[in-house]
Amino acid sequence: MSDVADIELPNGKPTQAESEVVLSVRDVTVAFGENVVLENLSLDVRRGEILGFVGASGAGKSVLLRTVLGLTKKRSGTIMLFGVDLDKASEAERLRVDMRIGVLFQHGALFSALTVLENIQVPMREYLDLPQQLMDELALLKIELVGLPLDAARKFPSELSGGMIKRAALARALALDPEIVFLDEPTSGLDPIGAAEFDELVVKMRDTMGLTVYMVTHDLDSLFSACDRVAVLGKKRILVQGSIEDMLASEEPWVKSYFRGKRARQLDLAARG
Ligand SMILES: Nc1ncnc2c1ncn2[C@@H]1O[C@H](COP(=O)(O)OP(=O)(O)OP(=O)(O)O)[C@@H](O)[C@H]1O
Repeated sequence: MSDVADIELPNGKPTQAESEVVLSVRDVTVAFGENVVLENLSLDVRRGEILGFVGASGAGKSVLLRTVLGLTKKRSGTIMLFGVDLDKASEAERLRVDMRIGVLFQHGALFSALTVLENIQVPMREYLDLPQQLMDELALLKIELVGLPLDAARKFPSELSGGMIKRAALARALALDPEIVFLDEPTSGLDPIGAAEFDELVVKMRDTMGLTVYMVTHDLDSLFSACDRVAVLGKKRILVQGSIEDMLASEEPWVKSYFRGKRARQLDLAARG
């Protein structure tokens, strides 16, 4: 499966081995008291790819995401973002890294007392010193970018549908024009049409802006239609990583039952036309 890294692609795209590693996780161990959740886990995310991150419930997907974002402490190992070792980074370096990443937490996590426009401006206020009018213009551009109607700007989260909340949360994650976005189950709670539209939007962002996407998901549709590569978390580490074809060929029991279940077979057939 890791052989994929050395294959020369016929379409002139850089091979995976050549493309830049944006996020590097090396031998990371995270534990809560006696409960070791991740043990010597290693994973790379390369520029411009959409990585789907899956694993059984409780396997530690959120713990890894929170560790990468510096919200949960690791016991050992190294995490590098854009080549910066986060343990050794100065405050100024850490700030520069933070400005290059965007996060969409599960359930959207918008501030309910703020309008969509104000929500999108939260990271701008935190990291930039811009005049209000410019922030308004920038936030409206983000609203347009994620396919929301402009009148959504003045609405509060409670006035939006689930799909609109996800888009607004994505607009906020994109507020600082990040190079990588971390999406935690972005299509959960959406109907299949809304979920497919969201996946299309993410692919469009990658194609037009060169965005790198790290997507925690349980959504097989997303894995089949949007993700370039899949990493499977299990037994406290990355069990398998590779393309959907690699997942379909894997004999690892959890991967086999997940990717070769009835629903997955239907999606595979549909993808093959
Ligand atoms: N702050 C914490 N303190 C103690 N244990 C924790 C903490 N956060 C997570 N855990 C434990 O870490 C393990 C992994 O949890 P995590 O939420 O990362 O799973 P997950 O793979 O994201 O699951 P799901 O798919 O259901 O969201 C669980 O056993 C959980 O109880």
